[in-house]
Amino acid sequence: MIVFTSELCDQFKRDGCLAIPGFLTSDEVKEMRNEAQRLLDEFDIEGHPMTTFATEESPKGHVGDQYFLESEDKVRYFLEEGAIGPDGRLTMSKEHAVNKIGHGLHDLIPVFAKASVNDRVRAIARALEYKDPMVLQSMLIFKQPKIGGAVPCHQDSSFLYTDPPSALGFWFALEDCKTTNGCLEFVSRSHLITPITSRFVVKEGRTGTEFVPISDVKPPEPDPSEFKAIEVPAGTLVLIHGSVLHRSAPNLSDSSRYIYTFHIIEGTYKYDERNWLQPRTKPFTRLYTE
Ligand SMILES: O=C(O)CCC(=O)C(=O)O
Ligand SMILES: [Fe+2]
Repeated sequence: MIVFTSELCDQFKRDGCLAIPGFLTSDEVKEMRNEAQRLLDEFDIEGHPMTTFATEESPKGHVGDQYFLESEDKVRYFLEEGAIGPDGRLTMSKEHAVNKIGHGLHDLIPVFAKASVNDRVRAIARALEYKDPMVLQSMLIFKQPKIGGAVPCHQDSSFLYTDPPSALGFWFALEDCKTTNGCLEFVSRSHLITPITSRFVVKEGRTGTEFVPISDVKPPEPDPSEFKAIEVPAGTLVLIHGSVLHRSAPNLSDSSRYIYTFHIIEGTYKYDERNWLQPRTKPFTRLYTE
């Protein structure tokens, strides 16, 4: 079993992103990959609002609609922007059209509950000095061949804001992730010099979402050459600091890129009521006591 040693802990604190190959056993990878495939196979497009997902401020990405805003305790399907034709119908198979499934998998699907709340995850949270971490925003991101979209550069703490910021991403490769199929990319040490200066929030009346500036500070813009690709084999865990700049390119290759991810936040900090994701129907899952 992989141990989160003090060397790995120090490396994560220094760089803001850390890949731990072999974190999942090959049986665990298989089980999670199969479960992801089962969810895709079960997707019933009938009655779906054809909600696409984009983290960019884009009128095309209907991220503000209720299907998205009420997904924190559900298993919901978000589509690739390029998968819907002018007539509003899918231009490809439903399996290929799904960008991601979220955001309550850690609560509702036993395979993902087991992958999110366990002693290996607890050990990492303890080493990083979380006092009462909460698990939230779990998702499967598929990046299907040729259609899997880019994820623009962002910081996770601007989506899951606490005061002070505390988001931490656990990102599991369920397939080999390479530059060619849109692996993660990050700017090493950017979490140390890039404060959270804008936020993704719900508009008044929960009618939609928007990015709003929260500070006049202009953090340094990274040069595109500063992004490092994180090429990893299936079974790797990548830890993502909430303030580190990261992104991923579109998948132009013939290989899919399935990943599972969830986040934790420090439950003893104030969770902002303007965040898009709210514990509307039940409290967040506590990592240490579940
Ligand atoms: O999987 C990706 O390409 C991006 C995921 C991401 O930004 C995250 O998990 O925080
Ligand atoms: Fe992210």
